[in-house]
Amino acid sequence: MSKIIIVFASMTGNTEEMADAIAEGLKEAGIEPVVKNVIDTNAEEITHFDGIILGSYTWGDGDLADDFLDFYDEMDDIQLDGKKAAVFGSCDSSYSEYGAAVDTLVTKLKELGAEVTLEGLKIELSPSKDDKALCMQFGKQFVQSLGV
Ligand SMILES: Cc1cc2nc3c(=O)[nH]c(=O)nc-3n(C[C@H](O)[C@H](O)[C@H](O)COP(=O)(O)O)c2cc1C
Repeated sequence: MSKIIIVFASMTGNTEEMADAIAEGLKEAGIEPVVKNVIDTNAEEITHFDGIILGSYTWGDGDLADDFLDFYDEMDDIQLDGKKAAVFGSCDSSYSEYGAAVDTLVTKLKELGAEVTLEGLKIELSPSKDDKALCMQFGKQFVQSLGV
């Protein structure tokens, strides 16, 4: 069975709620993911999984979450050829750089050789019931993209 890890950063809980809903979707599709706050893992750990899902809110002026910075730097020392990946994050459309952290992580994963199988999922602030359903769907689609 494929192994999937979700790594997220969340300051006020919105991205964490997305991570939980995506994990629900994965479970409904038959895969029990490992879910970790980015401060509790490191980039090397994700190389042990077939599917990698990263989540970050956007901070500053289109920046990655502060908690993600060390992990992001560590990513320079790994390669992800043959891995499938996806990215999500809570965002705020009152900022000009809407959800730029999601785009930053998509770019990085591709540079490292991963196949990013879904468009980055950006949700406005706290996920609504409908947004959580979208997150669950995102999880299910990711499992399908793994071909399991
Ligand atoms: C100082 C500050 C800067 C922010 N900058 C951006 C930004 O550039 N782009 C964006 O989409 N959201 C931005 N946000 C909004 C956060 O991404 C948003 O509040 C998100 O829901 C936080 O997610 P979390 O609950 O997982 O921490 C910013 C928020 C704060 C407080």
